[in-house]
Amino acid sequence: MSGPHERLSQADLFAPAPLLLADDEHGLIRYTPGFLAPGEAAACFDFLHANAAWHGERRQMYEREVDTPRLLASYLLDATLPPLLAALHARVEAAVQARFSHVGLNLYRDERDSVAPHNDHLSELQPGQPIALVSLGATREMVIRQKLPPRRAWHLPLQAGSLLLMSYATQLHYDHGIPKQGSAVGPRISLAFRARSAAPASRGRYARPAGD
Ligand SMILES: O=C(O)CCC(=O)C(=O)O
Ligand SMILES: [Fe+2]
Repeated sequence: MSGPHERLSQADLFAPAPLLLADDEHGLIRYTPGFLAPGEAAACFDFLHANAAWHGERRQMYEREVDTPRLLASYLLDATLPPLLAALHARVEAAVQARFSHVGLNLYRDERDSVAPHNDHLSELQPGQPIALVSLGATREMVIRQKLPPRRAWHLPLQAGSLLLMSYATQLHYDHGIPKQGSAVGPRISLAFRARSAAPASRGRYARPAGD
């Protein structure tokens, strides 16, 4: 049983106004297309694609170790941040009225890259603090699904320059993922801004400024 699916109408998705998908006791999900102008989104994409410290990771899947199907990079949101990311960070914080400490980047190289349905680890988030996702490059569909009946689900094409805000509570009540896609698609980068709960064990996990 996968529950009701909500395919969002073209009119909803391309309207410049923010789209409030959910706003109740299970949390708030707000999609804002055009948060960045097309030229700004393209410039951010080009800079990060070329300069972020992209790396692959391995993860345990049952008995096997497999490649995580996308590349990753992450930055502390501190004074060492490249100016372009610092400017984006300031705009995201102003738009969502929250403070973030880290940004995690995902690079989906093509239609075969993905992220399995999951919720972000609440133990790594400051209680009550939201997650803000900025999308760049190719449009990929995100599936957001309620964990419990009626298991509402949205198929949300995340456009370049869009901002998706998910409150802390939504990580308890919904999964989100980016499925592999059947047809060819170019690269997409997402930036996940988070307020992390504790200092990471090793700063080594966090990349030095891109472009070094
Ligand atoms: O690429 C995205 O938009 C989602 C990424 C994500 O869910 C994550 O980094 O936890
Ligand atoms: Fe996530």
